[in-house]
Amino acid sequence: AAPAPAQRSAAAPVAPAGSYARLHTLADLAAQRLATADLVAAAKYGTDSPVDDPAREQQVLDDVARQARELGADPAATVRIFRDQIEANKVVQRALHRRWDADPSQAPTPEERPDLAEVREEINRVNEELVRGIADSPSARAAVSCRGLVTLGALHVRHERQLDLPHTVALERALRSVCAG
Ligand SMILES: O=C(O)C(=O)C[C@]1(C(=O)O)C=C[C@@H](O)C=C1
Repeated sequence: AAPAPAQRSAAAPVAPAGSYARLHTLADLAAQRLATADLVAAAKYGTDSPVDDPAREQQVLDDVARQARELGADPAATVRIFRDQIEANKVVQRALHRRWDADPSQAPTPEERPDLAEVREEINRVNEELVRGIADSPSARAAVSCRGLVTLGALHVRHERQLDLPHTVALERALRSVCAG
């Protein structure tokens, strides 16, 4: 006789088709956002601008919450995921500042210093894509398989983008609360 269909609990939904692709996209966008940390670190190095800028963080969180609402997505989940993106960005910035303090020959020169306002425009562009990725993935993020698929996605992104150790560690930090619940 055919086995009885497995009972599926509502609290542990099964991932719908396409979940891996959506979560891989989130991991890739998180890595794209982390790539901007190198530019931010260079923009701030040797200046009075500290790595932590709480006013800018609040602006980012307010913007993404508004964008999430406009898309009919969950603003609280979006803000939670973005808090992690910001913490991860600081992990990379601090690692680079430590590296440049230890070996000034690797540090960007003042002439090479990127403009922070321009870097933030690039961050804003990635933020918008990431908000859309979050809005497009509620079932994938709520599924029991989410954690495993996010880990797999991050592993692929690490290889696709040839991430170094600080960016790999930061990517893990960035993806900490992607899975809902
Ligand atoms: O825009 C900056 O100044 C950044 O350092 C980037 C960023 C972010 O990830 O959005 C990270 C840390 C700051 O506290 C504010 C924002």
